[in-house]
Amino acid sequence: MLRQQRVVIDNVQPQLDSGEFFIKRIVGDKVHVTADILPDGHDVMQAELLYRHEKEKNFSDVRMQHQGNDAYSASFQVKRQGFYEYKLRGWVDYALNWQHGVEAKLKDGQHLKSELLDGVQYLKYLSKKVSDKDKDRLKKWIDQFKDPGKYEEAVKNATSEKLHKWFLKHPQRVLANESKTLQVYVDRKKASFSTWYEFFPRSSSPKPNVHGTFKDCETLLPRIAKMGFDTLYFPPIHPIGEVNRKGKNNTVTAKEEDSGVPWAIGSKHGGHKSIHPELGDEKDFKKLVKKAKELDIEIAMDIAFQAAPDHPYITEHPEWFRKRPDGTIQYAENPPKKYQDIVNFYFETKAYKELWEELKSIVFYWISFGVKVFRVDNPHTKPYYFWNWLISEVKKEYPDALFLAEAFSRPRVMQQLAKQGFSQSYTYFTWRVSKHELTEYVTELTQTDMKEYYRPNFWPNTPDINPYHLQGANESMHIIRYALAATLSSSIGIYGPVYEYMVTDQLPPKEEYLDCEKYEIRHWDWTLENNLIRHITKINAIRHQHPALQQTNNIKFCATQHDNLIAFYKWDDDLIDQLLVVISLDSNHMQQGHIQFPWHDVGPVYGNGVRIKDLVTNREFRWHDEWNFVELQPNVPFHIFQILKD
Ligand SMILES: O=P(O)(O)O[C@H]1O[C@H](CO)[C@@H](O[C@H]2O[C@H](CO)[C@@H](O)[C@H](O)[C@H]2O)[C@H](O)[C@H]1O
Repeated sequence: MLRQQRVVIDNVQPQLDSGEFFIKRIVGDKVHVTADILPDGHDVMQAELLYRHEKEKNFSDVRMQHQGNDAYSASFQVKRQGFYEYKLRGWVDYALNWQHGVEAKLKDGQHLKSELLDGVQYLKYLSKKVSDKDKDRLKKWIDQFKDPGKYEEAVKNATSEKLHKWFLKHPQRVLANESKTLQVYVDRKKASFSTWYEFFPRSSSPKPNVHGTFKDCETLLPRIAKMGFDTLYFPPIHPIGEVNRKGKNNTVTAKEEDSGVPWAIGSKHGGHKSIHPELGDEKDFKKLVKKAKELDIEIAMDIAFQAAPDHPYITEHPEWFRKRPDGTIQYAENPPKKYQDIVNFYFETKAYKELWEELKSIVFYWISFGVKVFRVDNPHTKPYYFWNWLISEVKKEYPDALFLAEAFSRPRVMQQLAKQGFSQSYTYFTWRVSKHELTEYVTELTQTDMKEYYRPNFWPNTPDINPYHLQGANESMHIIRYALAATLSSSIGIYGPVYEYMVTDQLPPKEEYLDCEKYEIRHWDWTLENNLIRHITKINAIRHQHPALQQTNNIKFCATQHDNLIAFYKWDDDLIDQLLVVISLDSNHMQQGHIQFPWHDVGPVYGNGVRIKDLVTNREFRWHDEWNFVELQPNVPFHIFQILKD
């Protein structure tokens, strides 16, 4: 291919897999773009960053700044939800190059007659761009450039700041080269800052042995809001299959009174667009969504694309399921786990278009109830391109819809789902316990290109995972795990009330809960209070007040004297909110030691060191030294220090 351009644009960042996937941001963020941009030889060049929202016709541009060593950078702010495009353009700027040459030769004492004549062409071009008043001025300058008798004035004007500014403002962009066009998807803030609370609506009744209802859930909303949660996630709320229903503790045969697993969706009462009759009806659900919104809580629904053997789809659309040679349908598996009470959809069916459309219509159906947040069950067992299609179809109409991928799978699988469009992802935090494990994992999430597309959501527990370190764990361990999740990641969630009440009985030898609510209705004393709940409430309040905790990527781990203390520095993009978090990883003993204060990152500090305010106790200290002493007791095993520079 013949190319005349003289400027090469290389190493454009951020970008994912050569632009195959989009990066992600939230409204108000800046996209900082860098690249190596270089012409051959020594000529002066210019480069600009071009960007536009998908609904805009024209690109806006911002000039890139040279950072030395042929590296250029510029930023743009994303102000609306949806896709933005961005690309870079570079050119040898002959007008600026001419002016630069004139200045250099003058310094060298050379006479510039022919250079001035050469410059006339650039002034003529400018004349077409400037105001009428400036046109007259330029005409005068052109006459001077041609008149040897006006040499002094001509040279003065040729090197003037005014002309330089005009050249910058009106570039000719001769043989400009352009990079590939890249994309960034912009979500609302909740995509990266959210505090989830999960409970089973059927366990919401204040009375023992009574099935909970949406009306009962309504009465729990003020409690959940008071604790500082903004997203209330319900496991599936649809009719539960009666065929092959599972019993308590995952037994494969249910007793008459067993209520089944909510993820086994569909029965004679309906399927994915119906509500389990004992929870209430559509009107009750709509009311609950509305009441929650009034308290700044969004209801998150579970999207579990699978069917109980008695789901209406099985008889109405047998072509959506794969039959074995003996005519039966294979139940679902996620080896070694067996889900005898559900069957999977057959995504490769010839009738895939109808199937995919129907699944899409389920999401749209619940959006019509005011639900915009979805936790997607087992997305890794359905095709990636299905999710890409579904999420983009939904977001075309509802850019504020958010999807959390419940995939605890292989790292590349989890990453791929995020690349294909999931707004948030579950993580391995649930199993990262030691200082080394936590540091390594968070560093991977925030310092590799994962930071561009993978928005982690840290859960200390889920109904599926009762991690070994929480089994039989004391209150301190629960506080530690919550404090870690809530300060390391801007999106977090707990499966309550199991978590707040520290119910940790395990089903040996697995990481599962005994008498888990997946298989039975439980009764909780929803009025209970304890030290852990107070800490959760306090931590959530601090998260809401501190932008540094509303993002995940600005984090730097600090050295600590020993491994029972983990410390990290967090800041917001404007460096207005700066925090230092210190957490003890020992739930049984007091821990004390020195931690290294991040003086170099905190920025200039004048006068009397820094004022350190403990946001939990409100106590203040003044620190001057590099290494500072902390002491943490098991009952309050963390500090969230605000760094104040007065
Ligand atoms: O396989 P995962 O660990 O990702 O688990 C998720 O999907 C499971 C299947 O939907 C779901 O499992 C629960 O529901 C099943 C269907 O009713 C039932 O057979 C399982 O015993 C039950 O755990 C799991 O909760 C979800 O997180």
